[in-house]
Amino acid sequence: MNAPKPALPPVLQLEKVTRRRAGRTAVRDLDLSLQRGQVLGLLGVNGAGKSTTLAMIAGALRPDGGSILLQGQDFLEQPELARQAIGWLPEAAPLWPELTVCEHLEAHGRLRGMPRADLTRARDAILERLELKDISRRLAGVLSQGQRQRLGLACALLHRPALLVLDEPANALDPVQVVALRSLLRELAANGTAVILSTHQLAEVTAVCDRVAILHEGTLRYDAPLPADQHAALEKTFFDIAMAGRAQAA
Ligand SMILES: Nc1ncnc2c1ncn2[C@@H]1O[C@H](COP(=O)(O)OP(=O)(O)OP(=O)(O)O)[C@@H](O)[C@H]1O
Repeated sequence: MNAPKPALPPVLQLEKVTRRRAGRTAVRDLDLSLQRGQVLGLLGVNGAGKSTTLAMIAGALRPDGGSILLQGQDFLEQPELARQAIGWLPEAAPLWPELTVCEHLEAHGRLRGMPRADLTRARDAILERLELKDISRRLAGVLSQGQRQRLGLACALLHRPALLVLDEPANALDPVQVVALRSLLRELAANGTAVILSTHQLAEVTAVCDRVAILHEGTLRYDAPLPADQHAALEKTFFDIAMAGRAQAA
């Protein structure tokens, strides 16, 4: 009889993660884990701690306490692992205005040490997939908001990361691109990529996520699978948490 395969560690595991910002606790004792192929929607009112959480997961902010494991390893001590395994699109895509669309992808691929042939293949595929081919020679400084967002996403995806971290990815996208993004995320998840995305659009979460977490005042208040057709239930859960906080503050 074959021995059972050892279970893979979660792609991402946060334990008791805490971070203070400007003298206040922005994220407190956060426990969260994400498996291959899961798409987790992170919700919360303004200032709830979503961007702070995503920046810590992406390695851009260090937690003050707790641990973050990436594929079972402490990635804070291994920046190379984070570079290979994570793709991050922050709230405003960080672009160099004087580089073209194509040059951005080249620069990202080289930073990640992608072999030349692999980089060329991946660059051409992502230009095609994100409908950036026709503007590949355009400078980033003259792109529209939606085009900037798509280029940021292309840079995050180029090296086929195991974990994709997206902060409000549908911002500035037109309805056609929003639908295309949903289908891209479902396709990535079906191929094993784990995705965590923050958004204010409950419809985005119900359309694309199979799990939802709600942060409120830096604390995780809800974390559960999201069965299909649960928009109304999610809306109620979200407003119960958001308004309970307001009632206490009043
Ligand atoms: N650059 C910063 N310097 C200092 N404090 C910050 C900074 N960015 C965020 N904060 C604080 O950290 C807390 C959490 O903010 P964060 O941006 O993580 O929330 P969010 O849920 O992403 O909000 P939003 O939905 O408005 O983007 C807030 O109290 C905010 O004021």
